Amino acid sequence: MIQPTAHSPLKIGTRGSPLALAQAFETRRRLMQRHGLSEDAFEIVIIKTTGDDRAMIEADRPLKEVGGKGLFTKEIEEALLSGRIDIAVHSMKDMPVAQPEGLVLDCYLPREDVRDAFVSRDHGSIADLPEGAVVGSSSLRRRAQLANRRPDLKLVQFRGNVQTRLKKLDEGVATATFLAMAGLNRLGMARVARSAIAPEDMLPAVAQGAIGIERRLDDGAARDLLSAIHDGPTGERLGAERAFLAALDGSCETPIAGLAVHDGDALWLRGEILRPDGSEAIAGERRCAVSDAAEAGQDLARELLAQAGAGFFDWRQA
Ligand SMILES: NCc1[nH]cc(CCC(=O)O)c1CC(=O)O
Repeated sequence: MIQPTAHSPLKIGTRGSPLALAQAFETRRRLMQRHGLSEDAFEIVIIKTTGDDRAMIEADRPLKEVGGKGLFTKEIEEALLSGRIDIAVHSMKDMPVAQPEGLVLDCYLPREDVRDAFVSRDHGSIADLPEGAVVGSSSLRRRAQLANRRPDLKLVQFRGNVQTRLKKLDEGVATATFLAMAGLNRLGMARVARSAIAPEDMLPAVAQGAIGIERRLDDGAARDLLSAIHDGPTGERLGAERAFLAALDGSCETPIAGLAVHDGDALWLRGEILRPDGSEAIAGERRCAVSDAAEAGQDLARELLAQAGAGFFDWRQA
């Protein structure tokens, strides 16, 4: 049994949202179980991030206008580097592909459901939506995918936690919205999903459903504690997906989807890039040995970029 002597207690950093806290508790539970430790061996430290600022979150603006993905990670990574916390629990979907110098992100919990949930009081699935129906989403990827498949629908910006979004549906701001099944499951709220959308219909975000735990590179005690709860297969899948994302130079302004699953001993990676207005979608896939996951991700990215051609990413300059 490893005792976190170097850290007593081990300080687990997290955002304060209900989903973030559920993920931090899940991490603590696995560490306790695996190492025979009690709750006293840990301290949950809530870090307020710029992205948690209510005024910013509740403004119905796309995240990129407020400042992008780093909004939710910057303060947490600063707390890690300063020693205020020892490990940080993240939704991997929200994490940039590279970490700041001195930090490492190589521990993943077993992945949850990767699919998007279709949430609506009035309709059961995307196919059930009547022509011209109003759908709320602030996700660049989901908006582009929906516009690509159903150009007749009207999209409105929709932000906030699960409760806020359900309230907006009740108020009639939109008739349907999307949430990650993983988040709903972790919150015990899977019942709000009218259906789970098959990856064939809406390929999820890279790393959707995966929790990652970041630590200081030179912290051997944290490394040993975390290596015991790391899920290898999740790491292999994210290896392919994040290599794909990195090779696309995925900024939060580019709608990108990617999903790798095991197929026997091999990995099957699917990827998609879209124009934000949904007017064009380019998809492809690769099968590879697990040991070639990174190359397959890069290779698929190159193929999609070549198909996209000059001009596809022009909106980046806009
Ligand atoms: N961008 C917000 C975010 N980051 C991770 C999740 C859900 C949990 C996960 O995918 O692991 C969500 C909410 C959502 O998309 O519904």
